[in-house]
Amino acid sequence: MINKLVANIKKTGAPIVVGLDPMLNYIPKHVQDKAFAEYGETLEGAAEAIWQFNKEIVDKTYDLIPAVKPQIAMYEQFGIPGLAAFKKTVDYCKEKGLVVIGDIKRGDIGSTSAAYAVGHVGRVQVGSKTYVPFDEDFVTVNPYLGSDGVKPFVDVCKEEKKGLFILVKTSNPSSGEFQDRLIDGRPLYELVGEKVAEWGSEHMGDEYSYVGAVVGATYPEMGKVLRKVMPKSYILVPGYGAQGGKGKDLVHFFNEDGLGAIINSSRGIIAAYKQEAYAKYGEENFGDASRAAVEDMIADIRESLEQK
Ligand SMILES: O=C(O)c1cc(=O)[nH]c(=O)n1[C@@H]1O[C@H](COP(=O)(O)O)[C@@H](O)[C@H]1O
Repeated sequence: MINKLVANIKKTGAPIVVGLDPMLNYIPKHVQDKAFAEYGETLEGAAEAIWQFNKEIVDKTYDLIPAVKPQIAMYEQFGIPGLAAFKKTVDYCKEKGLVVIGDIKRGDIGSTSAAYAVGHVGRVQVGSKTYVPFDEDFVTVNPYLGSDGVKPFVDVCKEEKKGLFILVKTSNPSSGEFQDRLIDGRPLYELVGEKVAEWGSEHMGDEYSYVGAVVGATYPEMGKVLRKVMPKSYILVPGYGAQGGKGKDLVHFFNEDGLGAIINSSRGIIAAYKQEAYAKYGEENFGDASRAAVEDMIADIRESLEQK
């Protein structure tokens, strides 16, 4: 899957990922009204609204982008119907040729991590039958329980040729509270970055490893250091747009080959129609606003890389 991700990035020339994080209040009224008319103001109605919203955004952007990142929390909040909309979104995006990064941020004791890995990137045995439950291409993993919480994910991904993005330095304001703590004079996130490089060296694709990292766009100086600590790991960089990250902050997340990083924007793309810059499209044409926001994001990153 890392080879497909790299190929898709080369094909589109767009090292970006659209975050499918559908909150109900981003969904235009006409989409909600239609879903509620069919299913009532129920969890099913909400799930239908987020599915229709996602579908329109994917239809309007899939030719420009290599990958999407549905954040499972946004679906889980609507219970079982929400999870069904998550799965429908995963399958639809794959049909469209997109790489799907399931943002699930799991990580637990070994046996529990193994079950998470099987459910999201592996296959499960039921009697004589085998199923691929969620079937994302990559998932995000929280490594802060230690190696035995990560290894089951690596093992399943090796078998299935799927990939991981492991949280190293997160984009949120409090991420330094624990992740920046010094151990023998070195920040914890750097030590985690070294482990990512080690896990990744055991699971290489053609150019890059199947084991990538997450480093927030909001910490560009740390990104510069981590780029060198994990030269063969793709870095998923969230925090562009809504959290304040800009193209010029991101150049050092990339390697000299122009590859090695993929920048996520969720609200900045899916709720573009609510921003002044794209208001001219109107709520009815929210998909066109998202497409314009994707084009602008690609241009911003390209220009920044050219000026590097
Ligand atoms: O793993 C992630 O994707 C992630 C890690 C991180 O450090 N910060 C972060 O914002 N994210 C996710 O990236 C997305 C960011 O959304 P926007 O701020 O709307 O672009 C959300 O789905 C977050 O859960």
